[in-house]
Amino acid sequence: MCPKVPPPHREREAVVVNWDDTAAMTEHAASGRLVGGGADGEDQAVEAALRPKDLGEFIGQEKVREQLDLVLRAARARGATADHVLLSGAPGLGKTTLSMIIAAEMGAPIRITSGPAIQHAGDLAAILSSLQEGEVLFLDEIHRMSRPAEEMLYMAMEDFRVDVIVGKGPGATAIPLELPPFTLVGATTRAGLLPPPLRDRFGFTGHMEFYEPTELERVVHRSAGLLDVGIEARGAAEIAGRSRGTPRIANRLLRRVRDYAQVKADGVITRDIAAAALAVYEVDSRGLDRLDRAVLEALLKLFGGGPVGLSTLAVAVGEERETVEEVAEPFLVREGLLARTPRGRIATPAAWAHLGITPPGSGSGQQGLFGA
Ligand SMILES: Nc1ncnc2c1ncn2[C@@H]1O[C@H](COP(=O)(O)OP(=O)(O)OP(=O)(O)O)[C@@H](O)[C@H]1O
Repeated sequence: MCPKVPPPHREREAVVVNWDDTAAMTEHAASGRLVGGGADGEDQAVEAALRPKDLGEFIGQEKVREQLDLVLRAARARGATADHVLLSGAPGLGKTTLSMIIAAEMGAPIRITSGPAIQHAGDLAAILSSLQEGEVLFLDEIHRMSRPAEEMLYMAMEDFRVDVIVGKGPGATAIPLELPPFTLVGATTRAGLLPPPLRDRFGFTGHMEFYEPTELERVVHRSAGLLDVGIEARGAAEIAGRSRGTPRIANRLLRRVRDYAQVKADGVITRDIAAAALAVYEVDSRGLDRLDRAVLEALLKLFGGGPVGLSTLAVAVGEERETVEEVAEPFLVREGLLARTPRGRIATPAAWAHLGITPPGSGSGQQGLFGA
């Protein structure tokens, strides 16, 4: 369950305003899954301890890191407020972490809110008018802000000014309000949904890519060190390989493997312990979980590999159409296991191989899923 209060780390490290938990829960409907993208209550508490605190500690994303480093150094050298920054990328890749790092590198306080929490222009005006000079405003899910608030943000970003409308109808008056210079850090999982006038007002846009397994191994080693958990290199590799390119998932799997190692072994995470623990949690060798595999199995066993319509596939696995489309499919497509075609969903040869099922009319089967 998601907590009803703002995440504890956000309270400690940053001022959280208008945090909308309902919206956060909707966006992260998959957060109950061990391999889901969103952060659940336990994640939020532990993430505070595991968050890299400066650019030097931040693993991977070399290009974004290098570019951001230049932007921040130059602003510091000029004694100016950093340009507005837009960060795009899937959940759990480090957008919130980077926004906190930006504030830390600029020696500025940070205020955190999210697009769905800003439904009226007045909500935004209240936040903007209380910012201190140089403060970082982190606006998560910026693509979900209301249109009137978005339009107010244009002027605030460009001219550090907003027009507060007082009254209604013909008698309404616009009162201009000067704002101190601030840095907006917008985060979005869907950069394509941002209207161009908003996108264009960011001085720097960084796209966060999924992480390479070797980078995730470094994340796992670093987190294990902070959590005081013993881990062997091959144990870290095993966890990293099942983490779907996402540090948040790597940290979550690490915690579950740590539990297993404590209860079933001497506490040290080896490759075999990691594989055995993740088999218990039904996270297979490529990071697929029960839902992902159910979708693939239905596609292969019931529909001969497709093509089959999304609705039919969803009924076959007993899930909502949206769940299959938004929760399971993106990763299956990214892994090259499933293709979306105009005629329906199709399993790729890699899907047959991964599930160890022999395609009709070919030779013998393949290996199991959880094996080392
Ligand atoms: N580059 C990194 N190096 C080390 N740890 C990282 C890195 N990026 C993210 N993490 C870890 O993953 C966790 C999730 O990151 P974060 O909350 O910043 O992701 P996010 O992109 O903001 O996700 P969301 O879109 O769901 O808000 C962090 O607490 C941090 O511990």
